[in-house]
Amino acid sequence: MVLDNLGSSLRGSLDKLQGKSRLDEEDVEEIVREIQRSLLSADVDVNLVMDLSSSIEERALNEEPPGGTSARDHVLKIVYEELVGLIGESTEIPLEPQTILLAGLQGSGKTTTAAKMAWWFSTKGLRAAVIQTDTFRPGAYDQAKQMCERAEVEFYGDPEEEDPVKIARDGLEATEDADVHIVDTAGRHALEDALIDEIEQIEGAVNPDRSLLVLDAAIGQGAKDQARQFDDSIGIDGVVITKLDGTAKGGGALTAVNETDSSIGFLGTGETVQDIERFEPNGFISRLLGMGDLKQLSERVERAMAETQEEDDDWDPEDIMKGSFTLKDMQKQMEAMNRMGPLDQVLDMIPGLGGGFKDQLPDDAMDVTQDRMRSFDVIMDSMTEEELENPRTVGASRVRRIARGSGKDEETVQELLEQHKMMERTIKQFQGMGDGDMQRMMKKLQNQGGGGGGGLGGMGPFGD
Ligand SMILES: Nc1nc2c(ncn2[C@@H]2O[C@H](COP(=O)(O)OP(=O)(O)OP(=O)(O)O)[C@@H](O)[C@H]2O)c(=O)[nH]1
Repeated sequence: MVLDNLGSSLRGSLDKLQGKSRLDEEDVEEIVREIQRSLLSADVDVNLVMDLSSSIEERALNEEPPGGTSARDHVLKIVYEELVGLIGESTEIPLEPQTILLAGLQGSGKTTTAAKMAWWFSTKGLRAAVIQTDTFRPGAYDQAKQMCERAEVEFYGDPEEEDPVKIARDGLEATEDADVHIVDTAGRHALEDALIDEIEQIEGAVNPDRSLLVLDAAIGQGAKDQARQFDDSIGIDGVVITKLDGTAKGGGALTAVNETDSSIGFLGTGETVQDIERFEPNGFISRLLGMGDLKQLSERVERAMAETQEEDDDWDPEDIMKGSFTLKDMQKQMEAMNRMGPLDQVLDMIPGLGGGFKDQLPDDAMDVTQDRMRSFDVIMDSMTEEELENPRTVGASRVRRIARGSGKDEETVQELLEQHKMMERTIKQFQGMGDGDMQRMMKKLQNQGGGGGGGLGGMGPFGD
């Protein structure tokens, strides 16, 4: 995740302020040093780092904390506001017919992003089409076509045609019934004149409503020049940061945002078409600082639950809140958890537990938990329908049989049963909340603050 180091090192320094009501110069210096160190190691431009840290320092020393605010909360608020200020608002992407041009170097993720964005617009009820003008990279046409098929969006390309400008024009015509046109362009290793010429001509031909620069999160200082040149030639309205699932950096992308005086539109968090998030500065920074991101979390939960339910008409997550919680429910909930994406990303979004909690886990804790979920799944597959519906009837001899049948040991089967009991207890606390509204459940979790087990127990099968 972008600036992950900033999140964890900052939380370390902030935790040292616990219990203090006033900040002294030394505290502020330490925090500012941490911020500088993390931002520089995440490849944020040095001038930007200096500007940011001096305004944090100045505000922390001179602003009077509102009555009753602890020193820690006061600094956290200032850092939060300054970071939100640096990153700015999210790029405006209205939900209306429009043409969007994607620019960027080779391999930055343009083609993938085009299909992801088209999918995103289609989930908002707009008909989206991708126009592939990359005649430079062999394979770009097939890749884009396949991804658009997966995203179930319209696609236009012409592998026989060599002139990208003609493809762009023909593509707009061929997909004129679509509401949103996303024009993918070719990339090159470096910013050659030919690339700039080509993209300027395409820009002239399609007259986009906005042009977005697609940047790999791992890009370093090179982002600055790239952003400058693309901005000079076609005008950059926003940045898409891709491959956030694979890097702890991302500072180069922030530098590009600053350089083009633009903002971030979308984040790419994986290789499949659904791995795209609309950028929301407040939630993003909150997540970074370990304050959680409720909105993203509840959106993910809702999507995952809906997908799991789509596959099995008989299962309705709302029933859990009304009646009994069976092993079958637990299995479905685990399926939904898997759909929510990597566990560490999900943890980052849970307020109070977020990053701070994650930092305390051993490095391999996530793997262990994922492995455990997989084992539980295999075990549940070898249980009978009756056992799944009434786990309390499973005694020692059945445990032995299930262990043999699933190839797992008896201890793991016992663990699964214990886990189920614990989740059942947690779910009981939420029952009677009415319609099982996720938001309210989340609020309850939030109020439990960094209280580990109980909250996670409610979220999924990995609570202890
Ligand atoms: N893990 C991960 N991989 C990504 C993401 N976005 C793109 N990729 C991968 O990055 C590689 C390059 O992506 P493309 O979409 O082909 O990049 P491009 O900018 O169109 O490349 P050119 O056509 O050569 O200019 C592919 O293997 C993608 O699967 C992301 O958010 N996460």
